[in-house]
Amino acid sequence: MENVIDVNDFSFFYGDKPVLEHVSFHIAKGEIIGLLGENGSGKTTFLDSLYGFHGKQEAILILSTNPVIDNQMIKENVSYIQDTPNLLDYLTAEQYIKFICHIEKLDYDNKKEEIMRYVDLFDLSGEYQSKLIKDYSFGMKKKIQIIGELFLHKNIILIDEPTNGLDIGMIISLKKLLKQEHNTFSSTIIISSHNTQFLEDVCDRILLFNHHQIVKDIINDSSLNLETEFLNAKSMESEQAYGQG
Ligand SMILES: Nc1ncnc2c1ncn2[C@@H]1O[C@H](COP(=O)(O)OP(=O)(O)OP(=O)(O)O)[C@@H](O)[C@H]1O
Repeated sequence: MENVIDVNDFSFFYGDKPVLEHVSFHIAKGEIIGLLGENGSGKTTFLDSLYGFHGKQEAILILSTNPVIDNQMIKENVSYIQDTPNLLDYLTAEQYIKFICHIEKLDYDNKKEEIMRYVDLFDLSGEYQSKLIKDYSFGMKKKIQIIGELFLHKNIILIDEPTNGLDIGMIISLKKLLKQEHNTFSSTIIISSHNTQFLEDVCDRILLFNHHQIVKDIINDSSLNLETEFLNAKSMESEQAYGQG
């Protein structure tokens, strides 16, 4: 199957501090991939690199067999839902979504029916047209951020900590929406999360990050228990450290 992401021996440093070292892996079109790892293990840095935040040296994203080194191409093909919603506080959600349509050269009226389905699914109909985003709760902002990217149906969707701030009902809705997006548009989705249940429910594969590297590439089958996988990786790490000491 066609790869949309090819990462070959990728390293990234903040100053002289390594964050990712010699990372290699491949993601096929239409896969849903989870990133799991301890705080500071490099997951966000990795997503940032895929989105081109760290400059052109990371030509690691491949679309139609060409390395993507052009920011415009990234923006056309990739949605990035970052961990903290970065919206426009003095707009209503509707004005914000209209603004996104303007940037993306889409006709809001054509998209409205679909957008309102998302708004209903996320239980925001009461506030969508009337309340300024600055008066939204964190979870409500998160929902608008998710809607503002998903209705664009880009080829690749990067999501950092999607469940932060969402209540259980909204987490269930989000799972449904991501699966629907994947089934309808064959989207490739990469999700970084500490919520192991969410990753088990949604992902085909999970990449386990530790000590600047991907230490395990785990296929999600019915026997998967991510907590156990994580603890096994930790205990192997302790044994190796003990062996070296
Ligand atoms: N702008 C920055 N300047 C310097 N160091 C940074 C910067 N951003 C992140 N780091 C460092 O890079 C490392 C990886 O951070 P990153 O945010 O990628 O981890 P993460 O796996 O996403 O963590 P978490 O699970 O806590 O979100 C950490 O040691 C962090 O302190």
